[in-house]
Amino acid sequence: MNSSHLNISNELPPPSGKCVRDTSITQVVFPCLYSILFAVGLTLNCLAAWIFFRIPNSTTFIIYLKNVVVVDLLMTVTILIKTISDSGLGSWQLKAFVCRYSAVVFYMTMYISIILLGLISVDRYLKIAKPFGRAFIHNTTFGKVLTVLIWTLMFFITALPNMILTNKTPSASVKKCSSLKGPLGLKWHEAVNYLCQIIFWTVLALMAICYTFISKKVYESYKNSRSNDKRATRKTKARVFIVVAVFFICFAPFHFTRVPYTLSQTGTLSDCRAQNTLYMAKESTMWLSATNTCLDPLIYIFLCKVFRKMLFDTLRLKSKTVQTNETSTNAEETPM
Ligand SMILES: Nc1ncnc2c1ncn2[C@@H]1O[C@H](COP(=O)(O)OP(=O)(O)O)[C@@H](O)[C@H]1O
Repeated sequence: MNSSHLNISNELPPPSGKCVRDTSITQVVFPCLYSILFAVGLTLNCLAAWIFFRIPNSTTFIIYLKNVVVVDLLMTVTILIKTISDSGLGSWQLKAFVCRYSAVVFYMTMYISIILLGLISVDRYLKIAKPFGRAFIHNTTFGKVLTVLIWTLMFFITALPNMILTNKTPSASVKKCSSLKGPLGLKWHEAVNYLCQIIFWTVLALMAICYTFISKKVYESYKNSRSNDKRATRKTKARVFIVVAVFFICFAPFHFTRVPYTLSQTGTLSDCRAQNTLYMAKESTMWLSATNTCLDPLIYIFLCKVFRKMLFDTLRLKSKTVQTNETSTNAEETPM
């Protein structure tokens, strides 16, 4: 791609020999797609937050789901900022703000989401296998400590250093976040991306183990109940795999493109056309990751009985308002 064709905005000419980022598509298509995500995500997550606010923290499962709602709301805010910045409606200072803070928070929330989906899978496994009895699931202190630890570690390892090390003075032509980083900033950015790859693949492996076991259980119960209640069993089976489906749709494509893209940012890959192709691939798969804010509510509806009940009550599918004392522990979750 000829770099002169790529300099489509009102920017200063690029330094010779540098690859100019092609934003002709990302500037138009993605802001539209992100706007839809923002509107849907904000509505769904505000409703989910309002419902979860009234559900007590009686199991680790509920604690994980509440964390997912907070993470999704935070991601939704960063989506709005990215939309304004990418569309060119904001100033170049906004692009610098995105590079320094908002994009970093987006990634942090994405990986907290990934870890939480892993924890939810393990939680479902423990609920079915009961290797430590039922008490483990109700050990809410464990759930709270674990989630605080995850937020703290992710903030101090991935987010804060990337914010601090995006320390070059931005110019009006800032298009690439990597151009705002010095050598140490780029190294940290690269290291964080490898760490995040490890997080993704570890959670994937964990989910594979958990759902292999869950599948076996579901198949056994399906065989046992073949003559009685086929439809109910099939429905339960479908519910279990909603977590896997959300995880794959949202996060798998991004992680296939992220490593080569990071290499292109750190200068290992110098071909300009390849760099722009990878940028497009990264932006497209990143949008898929952001759809997580809209797909997570499906997990609440499919797997959390008390949430489902309160939602339907709220939507007036039932005339009676749910009483707070109905949120007793034995009604909190669907079996799987
Ligand atoms: N996994 C991550 N965790 C935290 N911050 C990240 C992660 N990946 C990238 N970042 C930071 O987010 C900002 C935007 O990164 P990136 O999307 O790679 O840049 P660009 O918008 O130029 O393609 C940068 O400051 C970068 O260091």
